[in-house]
Amino acid sequence: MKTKQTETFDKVHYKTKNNEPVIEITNLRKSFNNQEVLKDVSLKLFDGENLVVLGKSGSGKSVLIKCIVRLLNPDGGTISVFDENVMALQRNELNELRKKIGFLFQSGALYDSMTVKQNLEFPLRRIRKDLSEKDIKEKIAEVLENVGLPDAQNKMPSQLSGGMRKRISLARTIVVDPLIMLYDEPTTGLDPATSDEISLLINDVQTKYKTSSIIITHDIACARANANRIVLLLDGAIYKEGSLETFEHSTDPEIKSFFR
Ligand SMILES: Nc1ncnc2c1ncn2[C@@H]1O[C@H](COP(=O)(O)OP(=O)(O)OP(=O)(O)O)[C@@H](O)[C@H]1O
Repeated sequence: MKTKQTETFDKVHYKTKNNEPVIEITNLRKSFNNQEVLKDVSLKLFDGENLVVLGKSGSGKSVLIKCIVRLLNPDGGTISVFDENVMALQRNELNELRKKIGFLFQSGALYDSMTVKQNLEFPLRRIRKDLSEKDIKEKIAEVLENVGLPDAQNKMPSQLSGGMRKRISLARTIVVDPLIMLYDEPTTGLDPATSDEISLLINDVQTKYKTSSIIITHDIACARANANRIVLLLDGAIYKEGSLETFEHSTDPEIKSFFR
């Protein structure tokens, strides 16, 4: 039986009106030594949408999402998240903002010495200090149910397959009720069937938890399963933006190279 998702006061408070961006990036620049990775990136993530960022390996997709949460400091441009200027935030303000943003990185590493339950309790106790022990228990049961692994609480990560580990990583990210999800290559390293399962699960989770998401991928099946809108990052800037359909039917060789 599916348990009901508990709304947090944050979710209500930070919800924007339709068609207002929850993330707005303008003229973002980031270089490493003499390598200009992001030259001039502007994009918006709207409330409730799944934005897929396509780009070749090394095009700066990970750098882009790391800049959003200031895991990397941009060289120029502006980034605003929920109308806050990310560049201007003090350390404690940045920490508060990061609590509202879930990251699922490529590695999605779980703590090997902890059970699944302990892996999920860890961020919950750190971020959701408002929850009682009963709430924590319920939340863990709910999120495991929602990623399709209701009986995994007492398992160790070493007892899980790659696909199951990815599901638990997703559960650990979503358990604290983030408002925005940033997925970095969520299906990399998985076999095609498991990739497809994870792609569908992301869509499911997005619908249930009503997050706005940026999904970085070069997995077209993942883009097909999730994209409300796609942008293609090329040569350090957004080269094209459009619907999945527009991309699928494009004759542009740069776009076609992804949709072969
Ligand atoms: N901390 C860093 N220091 C120096 N160079 C970096 C750093 N992070 C990224 N880069 C460089 O920036 C470029 C873009 O890297 P990034 O990881 O964003 O690519 P990507 O598009 O996510 O690629 P992939 O799809 O292979 O993950 C690469 O050339 C990378 O070597």
